[in-house]
Amino acid sequence: MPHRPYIVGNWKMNGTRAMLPEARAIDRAAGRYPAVQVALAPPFTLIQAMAGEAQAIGIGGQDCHVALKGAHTGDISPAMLDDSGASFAILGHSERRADHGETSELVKAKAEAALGCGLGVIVCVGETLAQRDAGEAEAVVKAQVRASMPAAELAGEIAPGRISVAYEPVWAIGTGRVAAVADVVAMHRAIRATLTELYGEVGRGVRILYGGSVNADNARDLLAAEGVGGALVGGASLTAESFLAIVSAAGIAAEA
Ligand SMILES: O=C[C@H](O)COP(=O)(O)O
Repeated sequence: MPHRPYIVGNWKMNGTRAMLPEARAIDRAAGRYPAVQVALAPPFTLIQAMAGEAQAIGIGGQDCHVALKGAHTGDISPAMLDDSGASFAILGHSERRADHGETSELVKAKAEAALGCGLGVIVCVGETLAQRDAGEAEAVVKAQVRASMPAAELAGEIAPGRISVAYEPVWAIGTGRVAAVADVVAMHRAIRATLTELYGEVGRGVRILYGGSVNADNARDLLAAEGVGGALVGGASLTAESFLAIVSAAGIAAEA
C-alpha cells in the first residue's frame, strides 16, 4: 500500500454545533493511530469550527464550485473551502450526481479547481444496482474514472497523495448491504488499471477508498483487502464510537 490507510467520515447533511463534541473526541483519539490518516467532511457550516480545533485529523468539504468566486447563489468555491480551513473536498458523490445532476465532466472541472487551490480531492465513482445486474459495473466505473479525474498534466505536477478515488457502489450506500470483498478487490484493480492508463506511474500512488455501509464489523476485512487504501464512511462516521472502531480496524489492517 503506497500510503497510510485513509479513513474519511462524510457527515453528508448531518450535524449542527451540537455534534462538535463528537468531532473533538474523534480528533483526540485519532492521535493514537499514527498509522492511519483520519479526516472528516462535515457540512460547510461546521468546517471552520472543526478545522480551527483539529490537531490530528483533516477537515474537508463535500463539494465545491468550479469557479473561485462569482454570481453562484448558494455555492461554495474551493478558495472558500481553503479559507475556512478545509484541506480537501469530496467530489462527485453519487448523491450529488443524482440530486444535482452532476456529470463526470463537471466533477473533473471541480477536481481541477480544488487542486488549483491547494486542496486534496476524493473523486467518487460507483455503479447502480441496475448497472451491476446488467454486468456493466466495471465498464461504468472505468468510464466514470476516465471522465471525472483531473487532467494528467495536473495530476503529474502535484503530489499523488492529494488525489484519491472512492469506489462507492450506489446500492451499498446507506443500505447496510456491503459489497463482497472479492467484488471490491476486482473493482479496485480495474480502477487502478484505469488510473495508470491515465497517469502512468503517478496513477500507482493514487489511493482508492471503498465506501458503502462500512461499519465496525466489516471494516477489518475490507481494509485488509488487496488494493483498498481506506474507506469513505457515511452513517458510521456520525458518532465517535462507531467511527473510531473503523479507525482502529484500519490501524490493525495497516500493521498486519
Ligand atoms: O460517503 C459515504 C458513503 O456514501 C457511504 O455512506 P454509508 O457509509 O452511510 O453507506
